[in-house]
Amino acid sequence: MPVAGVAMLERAIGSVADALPGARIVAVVPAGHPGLWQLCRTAAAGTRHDDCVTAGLDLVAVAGGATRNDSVRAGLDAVGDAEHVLVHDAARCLTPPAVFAAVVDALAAGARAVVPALPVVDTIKTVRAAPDPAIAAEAVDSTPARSGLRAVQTPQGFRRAVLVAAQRQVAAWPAERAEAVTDDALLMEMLGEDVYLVPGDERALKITTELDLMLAEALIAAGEEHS
Ligand SMILES: C[C@](O)(CO)[C@H](O)COP(=O)(O)O
Repeated sequence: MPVAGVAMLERAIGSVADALPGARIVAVVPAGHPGLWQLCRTAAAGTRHDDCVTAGLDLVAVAGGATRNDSVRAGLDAVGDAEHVLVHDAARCLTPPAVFAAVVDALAAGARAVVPALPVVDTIKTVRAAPDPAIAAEAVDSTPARSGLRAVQTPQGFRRAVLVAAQRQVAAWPAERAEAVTDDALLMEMLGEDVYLVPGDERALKITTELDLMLAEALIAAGEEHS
């Protein structure tokens, strides 16, 4: 998906390279998407756009799997023996360097799991099935206190050995249980690890809807990306 004319994945790779110069980047891409593989080869060789520069990166591309966890495992197999690893969504391609730095700093301070987070502005409800079958709508089950809720983003940082061990366990789980793991931090929580929060950034939005895309392109037009 292009964002203001540059592929989202390429922007994400560029932002990681800017934030973490010299870091090994593993791009996990769908096996049957030759365009993305070519994009990774080009990024590894070095590319230049007006607003997105990469220059000969330590970048490898590996094939993703059927689920998020399968893809994370495929990426982990290619990261080498680094002490720490960051798992990032290409869809958060406008994540500013300060967010990467905050995650890396917390890992360096000894945290084993770190995620960027923002307070939520909406009141959030949990839901249950419709109590009256005549009304075709879910019903509210409960309302967690908003002050205790955070929306988490990526990059999510981990001591590599801990994430590898956790992902090995998930590989043995039934599909339904594994699919409920929508981020790696949740995996850490399930395993009793402390997950530390550092400040996220609204520009690290996960570009998912048409409206997100419009917002991302407006941020780029305003020169707000990667600042
Ligand atoms: C990891 C994440 O970005 C945290 O908010 C989110 O859970 C990713 O969800 P996706 O469904 O894999 O895009």
